Amino acid sequence: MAAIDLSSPARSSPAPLSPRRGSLHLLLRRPRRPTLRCSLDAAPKSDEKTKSWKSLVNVAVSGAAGMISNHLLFKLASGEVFGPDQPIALKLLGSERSIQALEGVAMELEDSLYPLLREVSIGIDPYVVFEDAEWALLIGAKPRGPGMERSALLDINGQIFAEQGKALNSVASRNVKVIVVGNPCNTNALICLKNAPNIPAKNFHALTRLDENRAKCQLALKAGVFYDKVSNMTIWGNHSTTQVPDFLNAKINGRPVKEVIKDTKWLEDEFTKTVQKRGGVLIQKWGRSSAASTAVSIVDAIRSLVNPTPEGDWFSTGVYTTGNPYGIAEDIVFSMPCRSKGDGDYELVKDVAMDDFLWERIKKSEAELLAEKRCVAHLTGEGNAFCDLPGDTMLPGEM
Ligand SMILES: NC(=O)C1=CN([C@@H]2O[C@H](COP(=O)(O)OP(=O)(O)OC[C@H]3O[C@@H](n4cnc5c(N)ncnc54)[C@H](OP(=O)(O)O)[C@@H]3O)[C@@H](O)[C@H]2O)C=CC1
Ligand SMILES: O=C([O-])CC(=O)C(=O)O
Repeated sequence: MAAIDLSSPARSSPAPLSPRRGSLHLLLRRPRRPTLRCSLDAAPKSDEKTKSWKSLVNVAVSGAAGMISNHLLFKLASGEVFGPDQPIALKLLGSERSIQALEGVAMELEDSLYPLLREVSIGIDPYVVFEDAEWALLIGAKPRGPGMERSALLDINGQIFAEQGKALNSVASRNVKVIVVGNPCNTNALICLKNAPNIPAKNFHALTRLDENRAKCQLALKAGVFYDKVSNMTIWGNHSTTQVPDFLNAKINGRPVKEVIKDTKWLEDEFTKTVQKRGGVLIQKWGRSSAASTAVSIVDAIRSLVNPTPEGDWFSTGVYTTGNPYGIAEDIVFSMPCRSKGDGDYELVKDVAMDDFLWERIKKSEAELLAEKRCVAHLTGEGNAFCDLPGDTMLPGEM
């Protein structure tokens, strides 16, 4: 742990800005490992001007030695996610398999001398690593291998997320915000929240922000405008090839997309499929799944919760459906349009238009998620699993 001692974390009190002695603390239970120490004494002194600091925020990241984390952790440490006056403690979860790599990650974080990075701890026990976590970014998951049934993937990864849900329930902050990235992320998020009954179900998200960003990019390219002109972009449903990028409610320069892009066939066919299959095409080209853009989208997802949503706009995130105003089945994790006041919480957007094309596709994604849910009933405390997944059920990367 780059345990940079944060002696005066209160927002109102001036705190020393320069890092003091640091050390790498390994939060390993079995086997015990020696504590690694890395001195930051030689670091140049940053300016000691008084400045208001917020209280330290504890951010836990699983799969921390993986590709997405390799991009994300440095963004978290730099201040671009939680802000330039927000000191941060990173709690990194790995496994026996990844612990050496994780030590390397911690060393790189230390060597980056981020003034806001007050502590880096690494470990393989979620009950230790998640202690007091206020944000949990759950990225680690087993990738689907050749010949592996999707039901097997749901089961293997579901067990990881059931265990992590239990750990969060035991040791995390009671108001921890959880973003599940590891696939299949909607159902993993459902499993996680079901295993964490003491944490509000509303606090769990499945990452569909990458899909939103991909959809905005495609609309901007087609309309010949810059990305920031595209707003109100909803991804409905599952982070899979049944996801529904909503061009009925999206806007370009404040006008309905269909008024700007008159090519309805393109919107219904090409645009929709391009977004649904973007992850797979990228894997074909790159030989690995999206990592940098996924990290960017995790940043966007967090920033959307800790900053007020711009007037009239919204963002997409996969959340628990209970009490949704759209008529989507209850008790699943479904991507829907949300707004936030910037306090980490969100509200569903009520005034969205619906037509037959949109609703038919939403129902298909809903059916897929209900089938996934039946496959993991043994992990959500709802009896015996029964797996009858639709044949075309695929992650974006599996096309
Ligand atoms: N929702 C979204 O928009 C997106 C989601 N994803 C998903 O994010 C996840 C992570 O992606 P990425 O960082 O690129 O993957 P990597 O393969 O680089 O890292 C994944 C990490 O998962 C951990 N893991 C946990 N259990 C297993 C297991 N049984 N076998 C192998 N590894 C395991 C490993 O860490 P350790 O050994 O430390 O546990 C590994 O470092 C994947 O599930 C991917 O499908 C990817 C892109 C977009
Ligand atoms: O299937 C994967 O791992 C990749 C993925 O989710 C995406 O790119 O959207």
